[in-house]
Amino acid sequence: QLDYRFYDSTCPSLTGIVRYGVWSAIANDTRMAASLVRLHFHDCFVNGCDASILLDDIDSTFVGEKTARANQNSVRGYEVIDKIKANVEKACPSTVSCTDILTLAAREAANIAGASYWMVPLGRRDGRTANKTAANELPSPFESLDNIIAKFNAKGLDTKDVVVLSGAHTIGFAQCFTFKQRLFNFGGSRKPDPDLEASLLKGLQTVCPDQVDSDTTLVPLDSVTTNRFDNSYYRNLVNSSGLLQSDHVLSTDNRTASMVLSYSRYPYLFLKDFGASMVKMANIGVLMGQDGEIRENCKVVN
Ligand code: HEM
Ligand SMILES: [Ca+2]
Ligand SMILES: [Ca+2]
Repeated sequence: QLDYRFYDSTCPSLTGIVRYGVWSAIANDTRMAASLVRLHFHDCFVNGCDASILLDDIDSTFVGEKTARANQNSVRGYEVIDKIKANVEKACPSTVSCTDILTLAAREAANIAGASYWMVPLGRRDGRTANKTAANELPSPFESLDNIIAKFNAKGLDTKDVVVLSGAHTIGFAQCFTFKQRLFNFGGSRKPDPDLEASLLKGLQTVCPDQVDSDTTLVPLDSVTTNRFDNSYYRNLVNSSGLLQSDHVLSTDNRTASMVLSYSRYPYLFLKDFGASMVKMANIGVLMGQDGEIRENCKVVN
């Protein structure tokens, strides 16, 4: 069983160390708040929340997840967790898992950006394996909502969790290639996506011209309050100003549209539900008790 007080006696300084580490990383790079939330998501959806995403490639016998399609040149923040782990090791050697540190870091990052503060039960242990093939199965922005819902269901999350957790796209950035199909030749029509608001479309066509060399240019997922964790993401969706196709569809599909509308109207409801869904996500496939290990260095198994 995970427990809110798991490290209370063995590492009382844990939350303070994590909060300070996350705070200084964000002070140095505002985007890091978003990157840490996403890092935790990409961990939990592959092998469960076990810090598998933090493991480096060693050789042909041990391949990590960092080079998986959804992660390479996209997921960030590994060094922030490694640094916090080093500080936690100094205070409480071989006590706190990399997985719990990542889970707490995601909570702190979201909270510093404006999300509510939710309680995180602790006691996760670190995996001894990574699974690059499974990491290639992370949801893609080009996928249908049916597929995305199925992938969440497979992790014990429901349609509401899809809508709520996608709200993390209220902070952070995406590369042009992740939504460019909407800008010039949507579904082979040689026209842009008619559902994309005109002035946003125009701006995006300028920042992401129809040439391969703009593919990695960064664009805010929420162009209104890019660094603020608020419900602006849902207001954008309602105004046809969602960036990714997988975001936009949430406002049109009849399974999700009413939730999008209510989160666009009730910011407090979104913040409350976001915490609850994050706690659910942080419980996916966790190792406890004698399973797994307390990794000494998040990059390598002991
Ligand atoms: C529902 C399916 C999802 C899809 C298809 C999706 C897709 C994406 C894509 C394509 C990007 C941009 C990556 C890049 O351009 O390098 C992105 C960024 C991001 N995603 Fe998601 N995502 C999903 C769910 C989630 C969830 C559940 C969370 C967290 C709870 C999340 C948090 C983020 C954050 C914070 C960023 C910005 C990261 C940064 O700026 O470093 N996403 N997502
Ligand atoms: Ca994992
Ligand atoms: Ca925002």
